[in-house]
Amino acid sequence: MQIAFVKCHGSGNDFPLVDARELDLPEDAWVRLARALADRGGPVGGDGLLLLTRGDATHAFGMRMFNSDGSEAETCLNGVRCTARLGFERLGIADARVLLKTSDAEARLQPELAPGVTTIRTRVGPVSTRAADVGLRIAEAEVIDAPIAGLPSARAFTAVAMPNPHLVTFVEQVDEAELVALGDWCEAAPALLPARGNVSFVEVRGSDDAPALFVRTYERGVGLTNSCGSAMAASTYAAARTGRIPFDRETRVFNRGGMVRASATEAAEVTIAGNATFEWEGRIAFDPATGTLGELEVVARRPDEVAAWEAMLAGL
Ligand SMILES: N[C@@H](CCC[C@H](N)C(=O)O)C(=O)O
Repeated sequence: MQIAFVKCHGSGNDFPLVDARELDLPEDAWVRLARALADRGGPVGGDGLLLLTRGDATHAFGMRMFNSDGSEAETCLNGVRCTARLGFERLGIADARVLLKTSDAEARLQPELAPGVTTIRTRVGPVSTRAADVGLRIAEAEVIDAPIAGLPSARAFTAVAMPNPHLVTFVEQVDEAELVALGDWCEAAPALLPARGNVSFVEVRGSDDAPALFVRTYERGVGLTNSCGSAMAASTYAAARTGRIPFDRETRVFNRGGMVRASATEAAEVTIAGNATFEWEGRIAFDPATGTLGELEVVARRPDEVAAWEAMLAGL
């Protein structure tokens, strides 16, 4: 079969995005497609696979997201922006509730962050800090700015379910080697965290008047990425919940891939506005039984969008 897709990114978190509303494949075939298309050594590559899926009575469309290891995540907030953009374009709308695996998100087209940068705002929540929702097997009901017994780190963490699982710690300066070691430990599905987790080290930057965060994330099922939207949202909520930034204050959240604007409410809702950049469109033969890919055909390139994003990055 032929798979048509858009190669897109949100804050440098990049994905092949497939309009799967009319594609019915067995579950294991989606896993094979994610592994094949997101393989960095293959013809496409990405941090995972996004599917635009059918909606229901209250959702115009939905999204499924598979990590590059083939595991399916509950959400992907950089991915929701890209998927919502495709849904908006296909349906001729500018806002929607997006159905996710176990939750949903509001998405709306926004004024551009920078000239030529398509921008989508998403709102999710209430997010949960119940340790059980984060998948932590501990006696405490929640972890807010506290060490986690059994984790090989003495740092203080805040555990947040977006609803995908996030462990956030605030640091003076991100130590990537330390982050990777801890992320790898979580990837082994330890008894403490059997469903694994996304781990973020966060620097508080900016000023009281203009708060800013820098987030570096080791993603479950992927490894270090340029950016993770649900991690930026979890970090924003954790920073507000622990008094590092005010609630309801728009905060610039930087990462290796770019920047989004985010805020969190006391009622645990988180809003993120960021880019949804379409870089090129392609088509590739895929054998659902074996996961084998054929030759890649690039059908359209979007140099203007790529340039607009690069200009925005240069101005940060
Ligand atoms: N990059 C994503 C999150 C993708 C899923 C994550 N790795 C998980 O398994 O929970 C984002 O932008 O939120």
